[in-house]
Amino acid sequence: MSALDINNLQNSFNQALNVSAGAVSTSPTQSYMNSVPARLHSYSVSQRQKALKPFFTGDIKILLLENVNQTAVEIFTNQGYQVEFYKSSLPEEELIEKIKDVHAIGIRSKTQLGENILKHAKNLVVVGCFCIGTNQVDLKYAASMGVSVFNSPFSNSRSVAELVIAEIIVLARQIGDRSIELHTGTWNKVSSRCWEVRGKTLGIIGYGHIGSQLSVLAESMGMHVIYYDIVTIMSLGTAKQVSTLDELLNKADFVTLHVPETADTKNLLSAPQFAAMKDGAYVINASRGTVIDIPSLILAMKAGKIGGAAIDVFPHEPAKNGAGAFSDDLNKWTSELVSLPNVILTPHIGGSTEEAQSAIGVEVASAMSKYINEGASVGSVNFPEVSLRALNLDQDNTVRVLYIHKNVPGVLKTVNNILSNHNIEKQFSDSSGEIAYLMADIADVNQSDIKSIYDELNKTPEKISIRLLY
Ligand SMILES: NC(=O)c1ccc[n+]([C@@H]2O[C@H](COP(=O)([O-])OP(=O)(O)OC[C@H]3O[C@@H](n4cnc5c(N)ncnc54)[C@H](O)[C@@H]3O)[C@@H](O)[C@H]2O)c1
Ligand SMILES: O=C(O)[C@H](O)COP(=O)(O)O
Repeated sequence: MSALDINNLQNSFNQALNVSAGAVSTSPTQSYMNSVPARLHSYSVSQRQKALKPFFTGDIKILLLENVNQTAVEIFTNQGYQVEFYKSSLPEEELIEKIKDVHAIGIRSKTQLGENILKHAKNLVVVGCFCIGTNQVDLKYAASMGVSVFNSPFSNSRSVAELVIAEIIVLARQIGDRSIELHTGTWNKVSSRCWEVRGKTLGIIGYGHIGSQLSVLAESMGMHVIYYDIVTIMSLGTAKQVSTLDELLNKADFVTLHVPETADTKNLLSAPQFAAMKDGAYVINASRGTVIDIPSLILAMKAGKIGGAAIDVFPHEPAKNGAGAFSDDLNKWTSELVSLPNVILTPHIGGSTEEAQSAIGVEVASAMSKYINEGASVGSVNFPEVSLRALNLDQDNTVRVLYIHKNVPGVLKTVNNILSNHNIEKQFSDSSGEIAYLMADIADVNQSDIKSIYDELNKTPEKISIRLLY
């Protein structure tokens, strides 16, 4: 068995471990450490590290924030890594202290990893976003440090699409208001401005994983679907792509947003867009809080232009669960928004289902482990995608070189000169923007060679980070 084969490693450690989802306590933080480190060991050196230091998988420290799913905790502990687990995100100061030391960090949508935080990371190799969105991480800066970022591109798409389907019906029938009224003892049986969704038009902005899935579900309820996207995308079912946002706004009874947070999507729906919508149209946002200008939405609702809204994401979201968290301190317009009729507010739960979270935990933790153990960057969102088949450590004196460098001419020639005294068994190199990544397996390498290969590679001015796995 290759000691770098994650599945095999997991199998062997499963027997040695006694970690299960049920082992997690409700205390705010929990540390997990497998007492049996994996055979894998490496030199890991980057510009940011002061010293060359060998480590075993038992030395790898992983910080998990925001209640990342227990499937991920199990995968990491099975690898022998040390896992520190928090249910919420951390205040900035605390995050800076924690990130200084760790090799990997797992977050969800709340934790902001900008340059101000990342620059303190001395040993960081990989970031895992246990969600779809990666806007919370400065991807370019992370790449410039040699830090690869992974996410889960579609494991929660279905959960979001189902939430939106529910919200379409809840808005059309004013179910939220009727429920609140009856909770407080008021019987208010009305049919005025309550509608079936059959035959109505759903306008989807952003026809990616979520938007297209939603399209199929909406059509199965008899809705007509139109969509607007910046790229031309083949429609599913009988949905029709429209060529301008205005056309969608003019035609749709329900407008729902499924775009990423980018400079172009900031306030994508603001006063002019609400004015362009049909009278009484409904607005749904389960994408990112910056995509709708909420004060303009409030004005449009007060004017009777918009018939209802469902909002799952907010420009400023609280760091943890608890009463009073959704306050005017975070978002100045909160009290106005909550006092409007037919407004559904949910605490960013679009992707929060057991199915989605468990699948995301497995997907992202597996990608991170593969990157730590083998250097495989397939699926990375900020890195060239490089992979070689698992390194066979049963074969004596084979070393895997992971060399991340600036994408400038002449580097491969220099590196291959350094490696040229050894048999290069396999090699793969790719680049993406300013970053390039070379992976090579070299044979016939003894212990002293490892040190000298490292020293030579470390002298190359283009290097960003180096790891040698053996
Ligand atoms: N509420 C939640 O819990 C939750 C869960 C998952 C995802 N999300 C958010 O939903 C977003 C969409 O997810 P997805 O998986 O469908 O992403 P995706 O990348 O598959 O699709 C996004 C689509 O938006 C399009 N797009 C980008 N900019 C646009 C613009 N200016 N105008 C129109 N279209 C534009 C893209 O071309 C793409 O087709 C994510 O980026 C994330 O922020 C929220
Ligand atoms: O980007 C995502 O996948 C969603 O916004 C969900 O984020 P969460 O994992 O923080 O709920």
